[in-house]
Amino acid sequence: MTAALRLADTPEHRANRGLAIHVRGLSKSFENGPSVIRGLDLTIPAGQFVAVVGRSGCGKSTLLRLILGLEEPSAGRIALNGSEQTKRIMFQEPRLLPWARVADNVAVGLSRDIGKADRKARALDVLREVGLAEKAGQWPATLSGGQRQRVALARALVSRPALLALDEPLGALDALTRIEMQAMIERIWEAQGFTAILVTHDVAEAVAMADRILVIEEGAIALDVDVDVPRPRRRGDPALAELEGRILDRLLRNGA
Ligand SMILES: Nc1ncnc2c1ncn2[C@@H]1O[C@H](COP(=O)(O)OP(=O)(O)OP(=O)(O)O)[C@@H](O)[C@H]1O
Repeated sequence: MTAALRLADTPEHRANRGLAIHVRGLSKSFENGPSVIRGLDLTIPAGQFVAVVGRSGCGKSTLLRLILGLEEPSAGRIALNGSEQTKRIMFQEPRLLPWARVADNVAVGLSRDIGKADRKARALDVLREVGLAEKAGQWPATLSGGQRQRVALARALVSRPALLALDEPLGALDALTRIEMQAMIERIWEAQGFTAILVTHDVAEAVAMADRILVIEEGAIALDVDVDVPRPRRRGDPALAELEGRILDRLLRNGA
């Protein structure tokens, strides 16, 4: 394993690697429409794993895109602080290039300044991390849906981002693959120390993976809860189930 992917899971490592995020008075509206994000304040410490849940259309993806700089705020401020500034996002669909082999798809996540041999070595390293080293030379069309999402994860991680945004990345997977990938993402996050923001519709996934859960209602934070359950977490842990129930109650009440 290279130094780049060395396991180093101390809290200091996390604080040094991740981006801290400070959001103040953030608002966003699209072309004379109503505000999608409304005066939102949020601080995320470096290395924290935050899950964002909320009803469809409440503004989760818009918030993520604003934090990544993919959308301009209508008002307010977003500051990202950290020694490294690389940000990456992973979506529900893998969005692979069908004409490029798996390793080349992964290397797309690297800066163009990096030479060919180094690109290949880094792509192989991260493919090993996601358990797909033996597929490096294959075409995306020959992979299963879960394997394609692992390639997408490898592409997001190959540049060693300080912030990883996950926009419902496991939503299209079967239940078992989904649980396996949750564990894989959690393990890599623990090892690498980036800040993670996960948008998900699955409240059980949010409580299983995150340090903290934000419930968004109408573009503002309606609930902000810490998940005080040590890792590794056990599925079916009563404390997780209780928290999941509390969050679901809140979401259902809001829709009534
Ligand atoms: N580029 C855009 N132009 C106009 N309206 C937009 C744009 N992007 C998002 N919106 C609107 O902003 C609102 C919030 O959208 P967003 O995608 O952030 O919601 P979400 O909570 O992520 O929803 P879902 O859970 O269904 O993915 C929606 O009403 C949507 O129609």
